[in-house]
Amino acid sequence: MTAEVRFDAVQHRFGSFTALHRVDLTIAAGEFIVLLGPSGCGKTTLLSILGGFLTPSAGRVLIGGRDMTHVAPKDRPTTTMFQDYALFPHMSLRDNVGFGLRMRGIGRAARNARSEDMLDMVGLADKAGRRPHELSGGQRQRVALARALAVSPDVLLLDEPLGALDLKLRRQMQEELKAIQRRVGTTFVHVTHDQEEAMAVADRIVVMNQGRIEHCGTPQEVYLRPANLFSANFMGEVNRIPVASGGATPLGPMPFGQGTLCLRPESIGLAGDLPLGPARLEEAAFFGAYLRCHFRPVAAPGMRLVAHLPQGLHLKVGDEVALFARDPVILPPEPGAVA
Ligand SMILES: Nc1ncnc2c1ncn2[C@@H]1O[C@H](COP(=O)(O)OP(=O)(O)OP(=O)(O)O)[C@@H](O)[C@H]1O
Repeated sequence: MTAEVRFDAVQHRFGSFTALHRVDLTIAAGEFIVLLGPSGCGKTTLLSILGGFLTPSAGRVLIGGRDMTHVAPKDRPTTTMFQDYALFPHMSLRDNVGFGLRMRGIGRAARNARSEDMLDMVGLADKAGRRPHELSGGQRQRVALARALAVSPDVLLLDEPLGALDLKLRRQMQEELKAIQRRVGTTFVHVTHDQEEAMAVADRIVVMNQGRIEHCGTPQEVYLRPANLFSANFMGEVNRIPVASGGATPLGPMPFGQGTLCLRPESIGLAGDLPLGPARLEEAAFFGAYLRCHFRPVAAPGMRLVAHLPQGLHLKVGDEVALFARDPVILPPEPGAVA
């Protein structure tokens, strides 16, 4: 029902192009892991290697401690759920969900009982006799999940499973996916390029870039303590302030070594332990939960700081306020990175 996954020095080349450089990653049994990164970073390649649809150019894949590198997809304890659901239009939901069990020679009565349990789990018990075209997109997605889990895989692979849903439904399905994963305890490996989705569902996020893992950690770790500028930027908006050796910055001296000071918009405010000096409010927009403000520091008018302040502050464009920050992250200089 669940298993540990290990990628051991996995590399993949398509001809002369290296899609995965050298990936070492251990996923605990029962963990919800999200592979996150921009288009082309190698997420699907890594997932395909785990599912057995691609054989890596080098390295090994272990599932539950067993070397699966050269084992065919159908002989692995994995199932894959794709974005397009791939439901059979002419079959009832019960038969769709029971399809994998039928392929394994499970008799009708046991199959139907399992299908109905699975449909119950995804909240569609009363629709077992319906056909896929009678369902909404979100419901079809739930059927695909029920079908993937019906065969009791140790590891479920999800390739952009919510990509076809509108934003509101996506958010709702993320919560359901997470709740179902907790209930079944199966290891989930989920691919997305949406950082909010990653944070909503993951126990740990693997941030990928150009065939490499940039950072792997809990949503809090990758958001609040990014390992590098790529992860900091990819996980959300960040203000970047260059720090020269000796702690010199355009805002005055600061107690940091050379690098880039990264501050999330919600870490900048009118109180905090790191003074940023006076700044002039240039623009403010109401975003419901917060006020999104652009400030020009008096000491560095060429720089712009974005801060999310609590709404209800009576600030006007042109006002000058003393800004402070919390949760500073200082990242070392990187070759080629623009601070
Ligand atoms: N069959 C192939 N032949 C050649 N190059 C490929 C092949 N499949 C993928 N690639 C390349 O390998 C890189 C990684 O592709 P991959 O599909 O893993 O990226 P991804 O992170 O999943 O992107 P997306 O979010 O767009 O699906 C890309 O640069 C892609 O162009």
